[in-house]
Amino acid sequence: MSQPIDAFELRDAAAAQPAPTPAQFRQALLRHLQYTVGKSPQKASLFDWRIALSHAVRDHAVDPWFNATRRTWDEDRKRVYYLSMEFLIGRLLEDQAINLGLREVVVQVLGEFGLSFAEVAEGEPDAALGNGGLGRLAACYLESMATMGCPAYGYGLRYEHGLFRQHFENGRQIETPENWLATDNPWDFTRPEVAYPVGFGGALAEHNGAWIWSPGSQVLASAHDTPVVGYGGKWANTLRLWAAMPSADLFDLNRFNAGDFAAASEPEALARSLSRVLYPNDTTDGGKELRLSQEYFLTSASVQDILRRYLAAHQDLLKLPEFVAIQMNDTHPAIAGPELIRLLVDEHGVNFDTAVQTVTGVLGYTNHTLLPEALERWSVGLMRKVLPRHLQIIETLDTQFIQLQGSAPDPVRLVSNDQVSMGDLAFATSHKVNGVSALHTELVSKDLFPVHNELHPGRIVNITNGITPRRWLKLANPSLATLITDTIGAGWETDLERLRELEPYADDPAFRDAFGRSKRQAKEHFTGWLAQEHGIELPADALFDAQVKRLHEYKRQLLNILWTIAHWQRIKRDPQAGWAPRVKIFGGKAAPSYHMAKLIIQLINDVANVVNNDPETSHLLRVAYPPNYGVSMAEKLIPAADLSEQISTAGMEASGTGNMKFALNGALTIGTLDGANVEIREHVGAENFFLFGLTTEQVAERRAQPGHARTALEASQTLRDVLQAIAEGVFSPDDRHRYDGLLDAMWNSDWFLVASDFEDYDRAQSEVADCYGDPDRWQRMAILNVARMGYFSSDRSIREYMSQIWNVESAL
Ligand SMILES: [N-]=[N+]=N[C@]1([C@H](N)O)O[C@H](CO)[C@@H](O)[C@H](O)[C@H]1O
Repeated sequence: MSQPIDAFELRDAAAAQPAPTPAQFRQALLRHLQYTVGKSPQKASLFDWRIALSHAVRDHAVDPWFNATRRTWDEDRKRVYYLSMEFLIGRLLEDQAINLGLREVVVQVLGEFGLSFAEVAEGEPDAALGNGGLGRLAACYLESMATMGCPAYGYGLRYEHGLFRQHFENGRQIETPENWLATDNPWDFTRPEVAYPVGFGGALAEHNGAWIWSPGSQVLASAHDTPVVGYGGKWANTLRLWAAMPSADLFDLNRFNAGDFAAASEPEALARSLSRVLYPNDTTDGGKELRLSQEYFLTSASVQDILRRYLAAHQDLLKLPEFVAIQMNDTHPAIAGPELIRLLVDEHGVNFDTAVQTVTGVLGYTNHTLLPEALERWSVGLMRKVLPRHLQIIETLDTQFIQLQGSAPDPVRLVSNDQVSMGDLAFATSHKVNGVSALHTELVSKDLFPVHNELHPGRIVNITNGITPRRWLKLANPSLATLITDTIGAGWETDLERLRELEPYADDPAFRDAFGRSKRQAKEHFTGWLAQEHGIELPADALFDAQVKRLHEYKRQLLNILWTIAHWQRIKRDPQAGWAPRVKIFGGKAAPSYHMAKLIIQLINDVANVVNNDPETSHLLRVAYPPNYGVSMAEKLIPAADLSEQISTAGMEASGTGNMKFALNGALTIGTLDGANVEIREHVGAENFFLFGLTTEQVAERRAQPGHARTALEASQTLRDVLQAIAEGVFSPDDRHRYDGLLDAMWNSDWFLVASDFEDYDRAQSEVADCYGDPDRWQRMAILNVARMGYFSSDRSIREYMSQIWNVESAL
């Protein structure tokens, strides 16, 4: 195999290129339009301009990319490898232009052709290679690692189809395939020379005390690279996505010539299915064989690539932990432990125990959820069928783990009830395990891994999630970003704690006005887009109350829509009571097989249908549910919000990251003491946060009380009136019994304690209304939220990973 990309001679990229003048950039743009896209300015479509512009911007990413790659080699620096089944990237054009300091010159040059950057950039499909928070976190972390000069690779799968597209038919969610690769992807550098065979199934044989695995089938993993440029363009890392290719030409020409076209390409199709589509489950485990095969495909290709790069510069495999840190984004790549042990033992002759020690020194594992249904457990039968050698290794690790527990009567097992627990495996093969918020990490230690924690004190650390301020403020909210820079100067983009300098301005009426104007601008930008894209008209002067996240019962979109019905009923009872106009905005997809989540989506749309067409109330209350929520819609919606709904049942949302994005953009939060809400409230001040609901401990107590749902309902006339209206078919006149199942669950189980928290939520919502009625007070609280969100930068999170888990220095 030829010398891979990162070893060949580089044009002297060390000298950072000065930003191009408008004339130089104009020339580069026209050169790409003509020679890369093959169009003249007169004939060019918006698509042509976008591709040409992307190449002109991309050109400026290559030098810092080459420079970073060479310096890492030359200085033999330790590298971080972030393994994730998901990278929810979104669009890259504007993000890369900002990080390369090119946004202004792009806006000017496009203007010379009568084009706006926004209209050109709007055509880029989202790279929706993720489900929700976990995938977006991975994308924010890659951008922060590059900004921090942390030598790193992201490893993922190049799904042909990302997260499904969502649209509604009669209020019901309909899924259609997402097709981001239908047109040219200018950010993709194809690397055919970087390809690895990945084996599946087959048999094991013992030979001279060593185990030989002969896979039954093999697929080729072929690399596609995307540069990840840090803010300021001083460093760039690589996102390497693997595409599945048939290892040999499996196309059956004879069958084809015999007219059996489908059969002819079947073997090939099977190979390609490994990177065909993203599994659409967020915090639930599908447990399908293809999913396990996808996870192993990602992990094996990445680990082989990591070892190849290491051995190109080092001989001693036992020194791997000094030069390699692998972070497993949840248990999805947890097979990395057994895979690395297999390669060290079977292919490099390292002793088993030494291999385990070495591998543990390399691996870190991040847990993102406590939900039992999300903890991956693969059946022993399936593991034996797909990965027989790995199962052997896991069983040996299981035996060692039992021994470690000494005479414990009921030792924790990696393999039990005929299942392999990927969480326990990941913990046992990692030197550090982290939760994603302070509360979550506490629960991970106490409830999820108590025995592991006792056996390995100090292995569990907390690293609270973060978000990149480049995409989620500088890009998404240019008017607020400009106001901040005009007020405290530049630099906050890479030192977000500097936002604290805004605090005094909370008492400055002129600044409050300017702040209010930037929020108004963001609202008009969002409502303009919403009207044009979805035909939904919203009054920009209303209170924008938003809940946008995946649909899941623990996130309690149901609590939100039940309160909305109560609010509508109140307005109808007393329309002249001086209600503040409010818009309820929902956004989010349900996993296609998640029936109750899809029913809640239908209820929201059914309620919207009635409320929005009610002449008595539609000027005071609107419900909007634009379909297909994702990264690009979030960038428009979040800056426009006044109120951020973070209302999960306490103890169930590991962190949340939307909560951080809203607060950073000046929305006030109504929320429970769950996940990172706890820390947001600590940082912004309890007086600037609308808290309600049971705590994690109280949730456990309430669930233990039989009939708690009925008790809570009998204590709330308001909620009973709401459920009565639903039961009468007010929102589903054509199908009165549509919500019977949902109502029955409310009265008889209510596991997510919607009824128990309803009255307190209602109280908090009236505090919101009172506060919103006093604009100075509201603006003051909003400014203090922005000023105190510095801690939630993903740069801070990455700094903690670098020092507490990866032991890596910045190269900048
Ligand atoms: N899987 N998973 N977990 C999550 C999210 N659903 O993706 O990871 C996110 C990223 O850590 C968390 O913010 C969120 O609370 C948690 O539920």
